[in-house]
Amino acid sequence: MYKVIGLTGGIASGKSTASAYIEEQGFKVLDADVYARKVTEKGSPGYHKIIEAFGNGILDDDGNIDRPALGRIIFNDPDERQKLNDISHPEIRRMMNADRDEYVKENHVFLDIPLLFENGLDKQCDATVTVYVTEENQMERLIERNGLTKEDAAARIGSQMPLSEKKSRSDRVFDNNGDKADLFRQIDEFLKELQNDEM
Ligand SMILES: CC(C)(COP(=O)(O)OP(=O)(O)OC[C@H]1O[C@@H](n2cnc3c(N)ncnc32)[C@H](O)[C@@H]1O)[C@@H](O)C(=O)NCCC(=O)NCCS
Ligand SMILES: Nc1ncnc2c1ncn2[C@@H]1O[C@H](COP(=O)(O)OP(=O)(O)OP(=O)(O)O)[C@@H](O)[C@H]1O
Repeated sequence: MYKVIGLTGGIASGKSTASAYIEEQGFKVLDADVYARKVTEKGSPGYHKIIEAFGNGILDDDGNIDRPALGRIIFNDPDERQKLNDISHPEIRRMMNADRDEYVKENHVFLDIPLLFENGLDKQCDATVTVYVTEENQMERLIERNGLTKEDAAARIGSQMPLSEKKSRSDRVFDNNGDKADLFRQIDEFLKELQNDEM
């Protein structure tokens, strides 16, 4: 039986960096953020529901959803965030589960889901891994990657379960406070165990 591995972490903790490396090693990784983008694409059912819920002001000049603008709303207001989650999550889950069921017939599958524990999706995985960094490193990397103010970065981090809690709830932790080579070494070890069926 092949396994479904839930890969999570906090915003900018290094999930995509870990996922890209895991894919290079020949495993399939399904990324919840990619499905989330599909759900908000112009013309999709989610797109129309988002306009209905948040108004036309959420569109850019080309009629696409202005993601940074929507982010500013939802990362600063739990009710607005819930509204977006209620629209997007069922569809994200439906698409992702369908792909998971196909790929897991062939090999182990990784699900890169930022909100794995928040949404109780860990229960559907055979094992869970958290990509962990200290809040200091997380802030620094988030600000540098997204060009956010310290305040906006803190709002995004604060909208998720603390990384320390995810760390303690997961079966395995990849510590990403070192350099990327250090992260990749931990992943190599994990993949070796996975292939030898030791985990
Ligand atoms: C708010 C949106 C438009 C912002 O888009 P943007 O391009 O700026 O960010 P991106 O989609 O790349 O997400 C970056 C990170 O933000 C965090 N994040 C995104 N949405 C949420 C949320 N609803 N709650 C908590 N954290 C979130 C995740 O860690 C994610 O990896 C977008 O994130 C979105 O549509 N979110 C709702 C869907 C969702 O919950 N996605 C998370 C994975 S299921
Ligand atoms: N070990 C590391 N050392 C230095 N920078 C790193 C390291 N790991 C990742 N980064 C950088 O930190 C940023 C965040 O990493 P990444 O995009 O992989 O995080 P993420 O968890 O997928 O984020 P999100 O949840 O927002 O999609 C990126 O700019 C990445 O290049």
